[in-house]
Amino acid sequence: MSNILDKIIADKRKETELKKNIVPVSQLESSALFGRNTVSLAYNLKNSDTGIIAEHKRRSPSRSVINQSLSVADVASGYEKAGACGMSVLTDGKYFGGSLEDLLQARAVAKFPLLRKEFIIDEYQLLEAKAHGADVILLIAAVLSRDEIKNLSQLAKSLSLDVLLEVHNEEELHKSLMPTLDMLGVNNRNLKTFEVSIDTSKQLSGIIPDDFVKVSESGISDPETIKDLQHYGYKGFLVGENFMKTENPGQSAEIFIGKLKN
Ligand SMILES: O=P(O)(O)OC[C@@H](O)[C@@H](O)c1c[nH]c2ccccc12
Repeated sequence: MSNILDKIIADKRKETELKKNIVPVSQLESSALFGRNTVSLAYNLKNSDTGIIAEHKRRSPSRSVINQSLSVADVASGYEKAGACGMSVLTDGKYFGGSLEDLLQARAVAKFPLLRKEFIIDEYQLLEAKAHGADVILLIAAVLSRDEIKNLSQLAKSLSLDVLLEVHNEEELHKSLMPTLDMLGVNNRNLKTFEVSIDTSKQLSGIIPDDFVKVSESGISDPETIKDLQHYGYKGFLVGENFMKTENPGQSAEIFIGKLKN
């Protein structure tokens, strides 16, 4: 039976092959941002007491429209001013309403680390990420083999990009551990069923080696949840909808981060 994740990946493979013909690798490599010195999200998280990675997400398959009316540049400036450690920018168009242009616009106004939030299945997408100002890439264990994770993370490191590897269960975690990963993210949302449970982060925390910065992703809407997850060793917290569903995501992030400091 085919689930939503299978559909997204099948579309992504087609899309990536088409894009290779439109924008050749040589063009990506000669872009102004390609040589930019990146900043490390893992470093920021390690040295933060709050650890918020704030996301820009217009819509999603699980919630349809979240917020279509904001400028990504305003959201990026707001998140940076709020004291977020970095920002996640959804670049998938078909399912999340994002684009690489969003990444460029965020980069134009913000200095903090930007994560290209994408379904990465091909090295070409890493070159795209670098050429559009990303500092960090996401790799999703559910859709990649161990060899693919190895090749993609090695290339990312050679481009000075941080790597966030996302898992949802023990099997994905065991298959993925390798030294080219910087951060281990536990997605509380099952991408196949959309069910969300913070317990997923708690259950997997004990088996993530300490060499990796632990990140808890999705379904976080309360500062108390973060204070709880900090006891399980988490240093990073990816928050999207809770900020994006408000009129002023930057201000919402600022209030949220303020509560974490108390
Ligand atoms: O909006 P939320 O529930 O706070 O979740 C943010 C982020 O974790 C989620 O968007 C996400 C986590 N992993 C992904 C992989 C692909 C697309 C999206 C995601």
